[in-house]
Amino acid sequence: MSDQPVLDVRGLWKVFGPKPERAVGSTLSRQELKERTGCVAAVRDVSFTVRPGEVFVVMGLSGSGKSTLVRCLTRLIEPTAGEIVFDGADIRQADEKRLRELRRHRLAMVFQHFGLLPHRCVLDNVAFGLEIRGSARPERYKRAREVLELVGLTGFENSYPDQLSGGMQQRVGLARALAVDPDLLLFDEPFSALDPLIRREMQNEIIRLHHEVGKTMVFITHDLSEALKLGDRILIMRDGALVQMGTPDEVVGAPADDYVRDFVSDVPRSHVLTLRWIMREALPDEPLDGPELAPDLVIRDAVHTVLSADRPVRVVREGELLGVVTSAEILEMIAR
Ligand SMILES: Nc1ncnc2c1ncn2[C@@H]1O[C@H](COP(=O)(O)OP(=O)(O)OP(=O)(O)O)[C@@H](O)[C@H]1O
Repeated sequence: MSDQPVLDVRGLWKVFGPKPERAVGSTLSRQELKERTGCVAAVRDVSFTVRPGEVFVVMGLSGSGKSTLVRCLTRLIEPTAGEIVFDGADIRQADEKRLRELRRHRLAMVFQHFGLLPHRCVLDNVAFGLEIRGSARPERYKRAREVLELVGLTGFENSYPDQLSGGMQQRVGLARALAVDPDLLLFDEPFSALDPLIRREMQNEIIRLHHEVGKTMVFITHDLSEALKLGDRILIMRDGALVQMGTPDEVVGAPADDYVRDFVSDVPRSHVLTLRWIMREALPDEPLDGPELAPDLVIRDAVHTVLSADRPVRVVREGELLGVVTSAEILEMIAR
């Protein structure tokens, strides 16, 4: 994996209202700013990088600025200040031609409302992005069939969107985004309109597709369990600002403030935290020939090994002993 980020967002602001640029840099709360200037700071001074191949989740309650943020990335909404560096250049500086090129070839978006064309069949919906890009018909149908197979919709090529369930329509939306083979896939609450079972199925689908095609993804959600399930890293927003950014276990194990603590309070810690969080130094007289596990193993998946071992389990990374875990640490975690 290259270290060069796919996306590097620096000091991004989006202010709605009169003379929005005057609100940039303001330290007033969103409420105060609104009262004094009539402006809403939907996104305030947000910076983050997205690494190649990662699923980067942006999470926050309704109104925290997630949708505005993701729409700023492709300039569906014009940011008020900041930089969005993609492929070595600032998207904010891109002219119309370059922006069109980026949107058609490099970035693809999946929305909550699928945005399918009702009078076109599934195959033509999926091929649509390739069509506006100017691909010849045989080529775009070939590619559309490939991605339909990838999302499990082979056999539905000639159906129309209104003949499909919500979950299947979202698969079409996903296939359409994948068809153009983008460098970055952006998801804005894609599963919010789906019922819980279908939603879970689609989350698993994203995980599977991510393994198969390895795309870099930015995924917006208000649902913590979805964020923890999908995210390699999670950015948590409140009132337009970044509150915490970290891996799922960092967010659950070390919440940055009460807002995040509140969010994660119901999460079963042993399902998210890894051995790194409970390991301790070996005592001088402890035997060090027990089983070996990796520090990134989720505690839940280590329970059996640790509880059935008659000696401390060694936590080892690349041959280096980082610590040990015994039944005591496991039981304490579970009891909490
Ligand atoms: N066009 C607009 N004009 C004025 N204010 C806006 C506009 N769009 C969004 N806002 C405000 O910006 C803030 C952030 O909205 P945004 O939709 O980005 O939040 P969100 O986290 O995506 O919430 P939701 O999940 O409900 O869409 C909100 O206070 C919203 O009212």
